[in-house]
This record gives sequence, C-alpha cells and structure tokens, in this order.
Amino acid sequence: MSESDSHLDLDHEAARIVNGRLGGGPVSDAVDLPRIEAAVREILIAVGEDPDREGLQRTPARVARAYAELFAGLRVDASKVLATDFAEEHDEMVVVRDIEVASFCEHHLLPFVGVAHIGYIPGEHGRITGLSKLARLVEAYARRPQVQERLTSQIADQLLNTLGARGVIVVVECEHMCMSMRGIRKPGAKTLTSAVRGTLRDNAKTRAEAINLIRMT
Ligand SMILES: Nc1nc2c(ncn2[C@@H]2O[C@H](COP(=O)(O)OP(=O)(O)OP(=O)(O)O)[C@@H](O)[C@H]2O)c(=O)[nH]1
Ligand SMILES: [Zn+2]
Repeated sequence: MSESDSHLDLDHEAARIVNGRLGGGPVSDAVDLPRIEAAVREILIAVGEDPDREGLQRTPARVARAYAELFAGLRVDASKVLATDFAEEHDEMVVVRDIEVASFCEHHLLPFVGVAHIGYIPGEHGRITGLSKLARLVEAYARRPQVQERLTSQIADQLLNTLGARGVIVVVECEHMCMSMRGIRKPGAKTLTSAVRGTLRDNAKTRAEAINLIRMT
C-alpha cells in the first residue's frame, strides 16, 4: 500500500464535509448543515433563549460546522487508516501511549476526554504500521457518538483484523462531562476501559510487560 492511499486527515475530511460532500461520495453522505442549524435554533428557543439576539444569530451555523468536524469519524473508513504498513522483522511490542482522546458520549452528546494507550505485537508476517496511524485510528473512532467501551474495543479489533497483529492491548482513560457537569456531578472521576486481544490476552507475562510499558513514567 502506498503512503498516499492512507493519508486520511480528519481536518480535511471535516472541511470536505462542510463544503457539502465527501470527495467522490454521494451528496447524501455529507453532513446536512442546514438541518443541524434548524435543530440548534429550535433548541435555543426551547431552552428559553432568543436565537435572533445578536450574540446567537450565527450560533446555529457555527454549531453545524463544529458538529461536521466533531463527528467526522462517521465518514472515515477506519480499516483504511492502517493501510500504510511496513514489512519489518519486529516481533516485539510496540506501545504508543498518552494519545489524546476527545469523544462524545452517545447518551448525552457531551464530550468525554482523556487518553488512549495502544500496544501491539506484530503478526507472523511482521507487518508494522506508521506510528501516527495509531493516533489516526483513535480519531476515526472517537469522532462519533460513542461509549468508551466500544471505542476501546473498536480500536483493538481493527489492529487485530487489518494489521494482523498477534496481540493487542488498548487502555482508555477518560473523564465524562455527563458525569462532571450534570447528573451525578463528580468532576475528576476517571473511567478506565481496556480491550486485550490475541497473545496479550492469553499470555499473562507478555500482558504484564505491556501494562508496565504503558504505566512507565
Ligand atoms: N457504560 C458507559 N456508560 C456511559 C458512557 N457515557 C455515559 N454513560 C452513562 O450512560 C448512562 C445513561 O443513563 P440514563 O439513566 O439512561 O440517563 P440519565 O438519567 O441522564 O443518567 P445520569 O447520568 O445518571 O443522570 C449514565 O449512567 C452515564 O454515566 C460510556 O461511555 N460507557
Ligand atoms: Zn453521557
């Protein structure tokens, strides 16, 4: 696979969506900005605001553009993110940690933010991926309505299936705004989720090594 095949840039992706359509895709695939604008205007009225006051006049359009960007992952084929891979005689662990996560809980459409740590052991044929692609994979799955558990396992499964990794560990730690700003109101509470696949699941010693690398300061 060539570098350019997999050069998925979510900002460009969002820009294309804002411009009305995805490159090559049908127009109906694009985010319906006017529809979001109309809905945001309705929300403003419903909460008792005046959407026509000066400060709010452009808000529905801004929110529509923001949503196109924040949910751009819905239009990314996550399997293509890992398309740049290299043959390399490396059958040891690769860990990238502290990858920023900004996602949206699908229950309240409020952000959850934190970090993801990803470790994998290349498969039999020794395919490794570009390091940035691991962060791109996080972005592709985070920029959509999510639950943290699914985000975690989707990342792990994609590494296992597309890259053919022998073992995968994904740990995500996030604070959910729906728990901090409203409802139970417990700011600072962190949710940790993990997904462990392949040899890392079966072999306690290798798993411990991965966890040590993730925790190492
Ligand atoms: N498992 C899981 N739960 C989540 C996630 N994000 C938000 N939630 C939870 O989703 C649940 C939704 O619960 P509901 O009782 O339907 O909604 P609610 O009345 O707004 O709940 P409260 O937040 O307790 O006020 C809440 O307990 C949230 O904390 C997530 O990523 N994973
Ligand atoms: Zn929530």
